[in-house]
Amino acid sequence: MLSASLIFSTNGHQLWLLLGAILVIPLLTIFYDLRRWYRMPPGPTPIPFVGNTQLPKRSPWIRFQEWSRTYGPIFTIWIGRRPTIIISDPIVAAELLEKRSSKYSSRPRMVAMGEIYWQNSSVLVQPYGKEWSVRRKLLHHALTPSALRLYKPVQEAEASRLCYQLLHNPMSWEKLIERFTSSVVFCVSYGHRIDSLSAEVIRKRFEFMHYSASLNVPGKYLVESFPLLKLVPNVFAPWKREIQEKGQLEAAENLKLVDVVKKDLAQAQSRGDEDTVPDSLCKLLLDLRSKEHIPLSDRDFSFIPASLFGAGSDTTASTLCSAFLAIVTHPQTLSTAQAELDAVVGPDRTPTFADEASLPYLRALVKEVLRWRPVAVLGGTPHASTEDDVYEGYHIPAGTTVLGNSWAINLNEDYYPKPHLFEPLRFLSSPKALAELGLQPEKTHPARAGHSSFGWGRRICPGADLAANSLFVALAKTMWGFDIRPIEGVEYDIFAYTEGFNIRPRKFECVIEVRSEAHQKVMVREQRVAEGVLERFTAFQE
Ligand code: HEM
Repeated sequence: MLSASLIFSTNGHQLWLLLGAILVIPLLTIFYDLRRWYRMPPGPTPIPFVGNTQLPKRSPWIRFQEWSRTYGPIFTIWIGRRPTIIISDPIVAAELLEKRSSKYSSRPRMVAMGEIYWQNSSVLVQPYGKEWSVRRKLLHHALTPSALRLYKPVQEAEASRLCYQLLHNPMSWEKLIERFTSSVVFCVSYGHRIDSLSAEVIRKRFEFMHYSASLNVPGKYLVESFPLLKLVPNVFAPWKREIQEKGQLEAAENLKLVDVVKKDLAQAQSRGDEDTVPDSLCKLLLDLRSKEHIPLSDRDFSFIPASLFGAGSDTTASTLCSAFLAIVTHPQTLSTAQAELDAVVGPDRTPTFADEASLPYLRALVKEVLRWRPVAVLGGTPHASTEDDVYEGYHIPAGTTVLGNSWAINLNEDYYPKPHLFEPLRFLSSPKALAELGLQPEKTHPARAGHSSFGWGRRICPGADLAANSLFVALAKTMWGFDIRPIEGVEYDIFAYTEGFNIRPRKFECVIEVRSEAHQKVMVREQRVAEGVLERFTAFQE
């Protein structure tokens, strides 16, 4: 009897404890979260444990820009219990992501894409720390101003090929631009050009790129909310096995590409003419690796040149597509650019990098397109904070995801009046001239470039100058040689853009017509010169 009542009272005690825990833990969590909501920058009201149900499924950058008008230049949204801060003002972005860069340079955990698929090999998603910094330094090694000079002849030659191809196939302008940017990135990464988008190596790159992007869709994988699920053995987690298998395929291809360059070097060495192997990121890194210890496995090493394609080809191509949309919808810009090109370059040759300093309008046009339609519309890969911080009285805890809404930042009327007007003169004119145009800003954008399209602080795009060079030379040569006009009767929508992390104008057609027979002759002649330059960069086969 005594032992039975003891058991009963022990069980009763445990039952009360259990019931208490079931009620108290959620209550304490709600209390804890309410305190966090109260202390963090304001935002749309979330639901406990669920977060914001008002999050837009399409074009979130536009809704976020609207919310910034209600909640201010820095506001918080909640995905489940995880906070994300969204910045809509360039000065706030510079204040946090640049001046306090040591606290805001990490990446949020991306379990499916970063950890399971890439096994933390890609610089893009790596948390801030030693592993990231080793990779980043190696990237810089091959993207210094002196290294960038080595790539300029290739960029000029590829831009000449782009013009030649536009002569014969103007309707396919978007595909031709994609081939141009793919080839530049492959020449820079591996010293091999791309002659066709059907080349196997390119088809695979696009496959990998689309697959990795598909892994990063919020809500798609439970493992993002419960990272411990990644420890579930593969037999019980077929989703994980699939991601890993696809990741192994990409890793194997990355290693093969490094082998191509090793073979190029070995063959050239045996002939005694190593200089014939074009300078590329991969060649520079292999050379460095032969002289000093690089603390990366072969697999991790192979991801460095490979990361350039995903980060640098589509972004540059999409920006060029936006430039074409801007030219078609703002015809005055083409005539002003052509007047400058005609005066500086003349009719007997196409522009080159040597003309850049004398083409201020063209340079301003490149800046304006980056500002007008930032391809990495939500600032590219998100940042994450690694320490608690306080900004303007608001608490920002360690582990907060931070997005710079480049759409809201670059199109902020305080800095860019009439923000959707494509007007390169913004970057050229005196305050008086800007006032006459009605474009005098209230505030000055803090970045030297005048826009935030390449991101911020320690994570700023390492390929920014390479990309700007590609944009300059491609636009200078095409605008020198062609009239790019709207098709009569067609209405163009400057807001019709694709969805996703990187945006591009939805497909549109336009007239691309050579300016004269004389221009055509020059472009045909320069194509032959370009073929000579690119001969050493043997093409990847279809
Ligand atoms: C118009 C073209 C481009 C745009 C608009 C662009 C934009 C960006 C942005 C916004 C970021 C994120 C920055 C941040 O987190 O604050 C980024 C990162 C990056 N970009 Fe670019 N990019 C372009 C071209 C390129 C090119 C040509 C390359 C390589 C040659 C490149 C390589 C990278 C890499 C490796 C990262 C990751 C850096 C890191 O996480 O440390 N990008 N880019």
